Amino acid sequence: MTVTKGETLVTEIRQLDAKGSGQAVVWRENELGNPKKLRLTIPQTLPGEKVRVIVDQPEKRRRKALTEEIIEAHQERVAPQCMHFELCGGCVWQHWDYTGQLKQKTAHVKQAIEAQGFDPTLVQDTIGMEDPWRYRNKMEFTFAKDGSLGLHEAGNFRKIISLETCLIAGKEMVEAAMEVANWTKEYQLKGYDKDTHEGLLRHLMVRQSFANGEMMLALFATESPTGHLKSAVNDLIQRVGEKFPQVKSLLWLENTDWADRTQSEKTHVLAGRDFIYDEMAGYRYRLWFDTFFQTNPTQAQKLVELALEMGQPKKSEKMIDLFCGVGTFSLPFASQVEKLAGIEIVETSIESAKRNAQDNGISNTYFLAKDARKGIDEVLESFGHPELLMLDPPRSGAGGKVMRRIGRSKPERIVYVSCNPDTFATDISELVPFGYTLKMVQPVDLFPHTVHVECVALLVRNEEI
Ligand SMILES: C[S@@+](CC[C@H](N)C(=O)[O-])C[C@H]1O[C@@H](n2cnc3c(N)ncnc32)[C@H](O)[C@@H]1O
Repeated sequence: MTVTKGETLVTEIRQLDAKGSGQAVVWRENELGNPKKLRLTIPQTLPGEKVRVIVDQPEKRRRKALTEEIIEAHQERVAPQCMHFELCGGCVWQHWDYTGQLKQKTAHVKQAIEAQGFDPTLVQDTIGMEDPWRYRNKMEFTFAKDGSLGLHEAGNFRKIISLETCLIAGKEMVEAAMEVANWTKEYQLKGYDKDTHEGLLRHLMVRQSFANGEMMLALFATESPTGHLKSAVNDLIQRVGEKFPQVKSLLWLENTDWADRTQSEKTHVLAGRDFIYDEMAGYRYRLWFDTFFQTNPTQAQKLVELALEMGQPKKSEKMIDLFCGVGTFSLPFASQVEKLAGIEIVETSIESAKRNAQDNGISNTYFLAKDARKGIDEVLESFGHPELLMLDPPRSGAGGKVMRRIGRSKPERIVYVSCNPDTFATDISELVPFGYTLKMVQPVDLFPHTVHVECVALLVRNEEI
């Protein structure tokens, strides 16, 4: 009736699931003796591959099996470069040649929009990276109970793989993280236990500007860096200062909350400032530890350029930037329109967006800390109908209510930047009854070796409606 743990099977990978794992089908008889289809999820495999697998987790909804042998390999299979690939949940597609990954991303976007009735030929080939390694400017590492520092094991949030390298993070960022890991070991500091809620160190966040080199190291801990921790902390400050002069912000963030998030109840600046400077598309930004900023700056710059090219902003026009964050798109657009209103739910991001506009000498922006839905209504009242609107929602998409408000606000052109082709396709289908036509979709790879793909799309309103 079902598969059993430890059972060995030979099967063929039919397709990939949304998390990038291979899917295969095995047939078993049910109680009535009729054949029943069972789906197996097999990570680190590729479509068409013939594999011998061992069933690992038959009880899971996505019954999991592990590969014992690749009997017939996909022609685009390559040897993964990172030593942590087998266990780490970070890069699920390192075993796939980069051009193969890009083709798959384009196919995913095409399927998503076709499923909503749009023409898939509007989707261009995915723009990849020249060098798809060391692209991330921000990493969050986790401390294990014994104090070692690393990354979560795939599918197991309680297991930490001790960090020796990470090939998608900036090199200096990994070196700085290793220094903190050595320091923790020397002082025998304990990591936080998620079950007993005991222990000191929880996470290490490292972010670095690839434009100017400035780095932030932020330690999340359950106690303040005083008392019995004072001498260890002083030593950390000294070593970081000597070995990593590019660290312009060394932070100790108290977090006693049970939720496993990088949040802070109290911030202690151990050295430098509480933010770093970064740059994007010629504009300067201040980034605090909790500021959202694009994590692949090389490709994000291309997103900004594409959005400008598709949006064709004009000096006589009003524009709304919905889900504007700290203003990554708002500032480049603002300098080309009459005025721009940015809407974003996180207040600190809006504070930052205002300051970023000021720092960059931009005075025609109006930033509003509001939920997108309410924000549009408020902006329309004070600002009137925009000629141009851009939106860059989170992975969950903007949702029907926001999209219909956008439709009713009648911008001539809409530029949609998306990090999820499926929610993007559903969202834009809401614009069709308002007379919008999809003109072009350009996928951009911001996350090589993962399943994620970003898109920039243009929709134009038909004149006669
Ligand atoms: C993908 S980020 C884009 C940010 C910005 N465009 C950028 O590139 O830096 C999505 C943003 O939407 C914001 N957000 C999430 N839900 C929201 C909501 N309901 N209303 C307004 N903003 C929201 C998040 O805080 C986040 O800053």
